[in-house]
Amino acid sequence: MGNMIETQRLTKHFKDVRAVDGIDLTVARGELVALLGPNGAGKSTTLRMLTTLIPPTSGTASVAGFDVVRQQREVRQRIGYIGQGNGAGHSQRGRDELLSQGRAYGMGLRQARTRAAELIDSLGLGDVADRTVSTLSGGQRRRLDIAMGLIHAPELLFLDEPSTGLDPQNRANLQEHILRLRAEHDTTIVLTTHYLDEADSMAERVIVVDHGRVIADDSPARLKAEHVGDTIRLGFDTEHAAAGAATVLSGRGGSAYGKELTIRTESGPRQVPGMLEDLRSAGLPVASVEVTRPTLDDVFLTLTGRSLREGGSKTDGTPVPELVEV
Ligand SMILES: Nc1ncnc2c1ncn2[C@@H]1O[C@H](COP(=O)(O)OP(=O)(O)OP(=O)(O)O)[C@@H](O)[C@H]1O
Repeated sequence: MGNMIETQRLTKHFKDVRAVDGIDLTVARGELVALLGPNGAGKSTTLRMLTTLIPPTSGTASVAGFDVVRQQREVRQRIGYIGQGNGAGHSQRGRDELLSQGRAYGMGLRQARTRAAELIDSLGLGDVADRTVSTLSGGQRRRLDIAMGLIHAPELLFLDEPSTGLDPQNRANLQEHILRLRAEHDTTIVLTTHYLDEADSMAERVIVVDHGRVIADDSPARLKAEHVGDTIRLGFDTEHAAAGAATVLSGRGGSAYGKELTIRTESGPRQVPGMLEDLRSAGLPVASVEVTRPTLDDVFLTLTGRSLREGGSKTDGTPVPELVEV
């Protein structure tokens, strides 16, 4: 059936800004992909081209098998797009908003009613769907927005920062709903997020964009293993023992500093038992063991030299000072 999304050298320039600079993307049907990158990386511009809102400067993109420039109508019928801060009006009841949206997509009333009821159920909106939208909480509103984007049963859903502005509890709740929706309705999902843990826990694939280009594209686990790896810290009672351990384990790399030996490896937890055994045979008892696994932020830092911290405190693209070894 082909891929859900395919782009070739997709490019968008705004005057002299290369917002998207030749992106080749492939998203298979059924995938849940997170598009990650700092402010201004080109995520929204990419989504806006894929959703036919703006035309590319050059390159091509097909969505659900249709060209985003020549077959806009076909593309639009097959996608849902939930942008930042758009969505339902305020004075109507949520359920009515959903029905009007369904009608706007050309659905019959009965069909729209059935679909709205299904979505209200899957998104846990049963208790609030018949209230005026303006009385809903932020998290409920966001779920209603998602229902709006799904009313016409799109094959592909774009979510632009779905959980920005929600508190951690509502974020977790929303994530759960998105995952359930996907399981129940078999929807392909592309989401952008600033929350790295969200990308990590939800997405099978993370595509990291920076300066309008794809700089990494893989599963969270493989990105972490390939670009950062685990850190094993072995503590000893004396500096002498640490230096001895460095010699015993020299084949595994690593460096001793004071009473500590630090080793970088792809599979920390699996290597520790063997190391401990080698050290015991050499008469070097280990006092403490710590294995640190990387986060996607570590991956981002390694790839770009910048941090993409949660909460958006450092997302203006300015360089982060060098990390100091402690
Ligand atoms: N309509 C426009 N006119 C001029 N420049 C634009 C326009 N839209 C986006 N840009 C520029 O293109 C670049 C990419 O912007 P884009 O919104 O795609 O980034 P983003 O990755 O979505 O960022 P954010 O995380 O802040 O949403 C930025 O430098 C931005 O200023």
